[in-house]
Amino acid sequence: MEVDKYAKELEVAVRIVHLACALCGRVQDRLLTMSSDHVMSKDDDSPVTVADLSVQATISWLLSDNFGSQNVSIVAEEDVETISKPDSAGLLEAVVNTVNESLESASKYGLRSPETILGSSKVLEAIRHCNSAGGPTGRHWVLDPVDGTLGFLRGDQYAVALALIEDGKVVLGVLGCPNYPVKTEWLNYHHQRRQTTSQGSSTTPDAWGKGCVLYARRSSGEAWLQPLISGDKILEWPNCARLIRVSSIDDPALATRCEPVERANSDHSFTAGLAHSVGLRKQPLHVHSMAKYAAIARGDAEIFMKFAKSGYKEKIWDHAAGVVIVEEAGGVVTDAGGRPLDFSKGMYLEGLDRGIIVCSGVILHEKLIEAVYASWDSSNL
Ligand SMILES: Nc1ncnc2c1ncn2[C@@H]1O[C@H](COP(=O)(O)OS(=O)(=O)O)[C@@H](OP(=O)(O)O)[C@H]1O
Ligand SMILES: [Mg+2]
Ligand SMILES: [Mg+2]
Ligand SMILES: [Mg+2]
Repeated sequence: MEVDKYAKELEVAVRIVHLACALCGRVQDRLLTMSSDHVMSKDDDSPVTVADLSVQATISWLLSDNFGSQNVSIVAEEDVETISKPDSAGLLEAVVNTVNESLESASKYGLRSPETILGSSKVLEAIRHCNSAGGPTGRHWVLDPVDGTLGFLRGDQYAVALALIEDGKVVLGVLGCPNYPVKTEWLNYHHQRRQTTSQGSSTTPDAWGKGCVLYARRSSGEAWLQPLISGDKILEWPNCARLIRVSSIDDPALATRCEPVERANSDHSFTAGLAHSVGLRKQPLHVHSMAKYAAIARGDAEIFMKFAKSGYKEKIWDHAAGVVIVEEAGGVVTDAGGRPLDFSKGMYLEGLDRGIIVCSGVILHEKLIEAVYASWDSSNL
């Protein structure tokens, strides 16, 4: 790959994700202090908030501003269905205000603000613009505006995930984790809750300390971490970015695994069985969102497994950014059959074999794949 290929795309994407993380931080603060800040249920009963919709609109506007609206294809999670319902006027107003408030601060991130305030039709248009189906050819941005919305609502881990796919391959990924904690074990939702209440301190993001933005470009062999910028600081490029690398631990007895918090999202007993059979000894970290990929890429954990219920189809925006960052940091990501994830088939990871296995290295990965085969054989006897 040419040295400078995707350099502009990466720089713009990183700046955009920093801005989006600040947006989310403000909304989460309000949510935690003012009880309700426009949380709605989508048709599939999953939650959507002012933050999900505002981030999607803001990022859509900024990508179009930087690369030209006709050139920008975006595959993203949210649509305008919920916000267009008759009882959503308050939500729409909040989203329009949040988008404009964030875009006003764009120069702090080296980005441009709109010349005039965006009205509701422009904001809806920006959300709607993210309706690309992706596919095997051309360039497609892939966006999860708030991944781990449940974690976001609980004042816990969530992520802003932006990736670029070209001809079916993820070529760059940026992952903002605004609540990434100071101590690795605080990634564990239950630990965190105990920690904050026993100390009598608040559960607001500031109490956790260490937000970050991770990014990587395919085939560079490098993954980078920037601290989240806060207060009045201006984002200098590349703003004290440091290289990150996966953990070198390959002894299962010393390895830490993470998995989704919700049992509905991954089969905890199946992964516990795999963990036991390869000799993992440590308690798993239950972490909302793609902060799990961040934990592997930074070397804070060695394994992340997700086995969704059969019939559930994994979406590309839940994995694209995390996969390229982990791989460039030295890790391995495949399905349970050992094959790479296929981002070329539209919005779903079509053909995924059972589940997703993310490891810091090949030794742990091979052991887990073997364990999947063994346990699948025995469960199908
Ligand atoms: N049934 C089911 N099975 C598997 N996965 C599902 C399911 N339902 C939803 N999702 C997707 O899971 C995304 C959240 O994943 P997490 O790892 O953060 O889950 S958890 O909150 O820690 O349990 C979540 O992403 P967000 O909607 O962006 O939060 C969903 O895309
Ligand atoms: Mg998601
Ligand atoms: Mg989401
Ligand atoms: Mg969602």
